[in-house]
Amino acid sequence: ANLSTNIAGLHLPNLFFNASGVCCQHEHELKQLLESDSGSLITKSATYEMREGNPSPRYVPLPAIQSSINSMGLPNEGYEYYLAYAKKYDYSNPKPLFVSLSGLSVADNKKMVEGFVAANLPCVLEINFSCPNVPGKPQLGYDMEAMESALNVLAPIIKKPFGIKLPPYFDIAHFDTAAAIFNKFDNLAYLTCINSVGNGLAIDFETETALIKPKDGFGGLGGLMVLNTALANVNAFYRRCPNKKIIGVGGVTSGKEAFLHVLAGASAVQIGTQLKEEGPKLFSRVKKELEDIMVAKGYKSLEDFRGKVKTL
Ligand SMILES: O=C(O)c1[nH]c(=O)[nH]c(=O)c1Cl
Repeated sequence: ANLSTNIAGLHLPNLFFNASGVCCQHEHELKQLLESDSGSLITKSATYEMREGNPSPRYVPLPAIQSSINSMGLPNEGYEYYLAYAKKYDYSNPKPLFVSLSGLSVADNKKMVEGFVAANLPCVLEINFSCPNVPGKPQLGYDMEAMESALNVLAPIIKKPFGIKLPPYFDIAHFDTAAAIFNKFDNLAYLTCINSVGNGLAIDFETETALIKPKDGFGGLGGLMVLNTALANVNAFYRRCPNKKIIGVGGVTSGKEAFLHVLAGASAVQIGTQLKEEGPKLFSRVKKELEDIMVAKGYKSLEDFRGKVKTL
């Protein structure tokens, strides 16, 4: 079974890679991804300046439901660290490099994008419109006008194919409005759906206390509990944006959920919570699981079933 795929004009030997934020803030973590069976890798969302992020505990797994809650607060080494990494990356490696940028303002995103464009590197830029955990900063992904004006600034500067990381939407009218905006930008080559489901609250039954420290315990939800919201967002934009690819993320713990993401329309699949809990060896497991599913169902490539979810 062939698990290869193409995003933004680049070939991925297999469709799996990390969700931005997991196993990708420091070079030694990115090296682990390079040595793993992933098909690609993406860096932790960068801000213009280095950030410590929110106080801990700021990530807590919810093992009973194979999920997690986080309010990391965009800890990262600052965009110049990731620009330096992208400059020395060996692009003869079969794994293409994706770089995530999450400026705290459009001006910051513009400065970071200009830095990468000036370096003229083969890596793919992904603009994070959906971080739910910076206190006092409403996320761009839920402000349609702000999202469009940010794309009007950034798309022409980037010129090459790029992607955006989106929050989950829960209203058909929002799918329609957002897709109409995205379809205005030809070099917006792909959409990554979904970021964590924002501002959930996990409470410990025994101690009667919130599990994470920042924001009174409010944080982004990830893992199996968001699978069906993720599948809906992948399929909603797959149907509405025929000229764009969709990267599916949310709830992938095994080959089975990856299969469902491709059925919903995903061209690639990212893994966050399960990768955080299991480590990069996960990629060889889920690859094998998806291959076995495809053999059992008689599919030879992802194209044989991508987007082919049936309706009643
Ligand atoms: O708190 C974070 O760093 C964070 N956490 C998330 O769940 N999604 C994001 O995009 C980011 Cl930037």
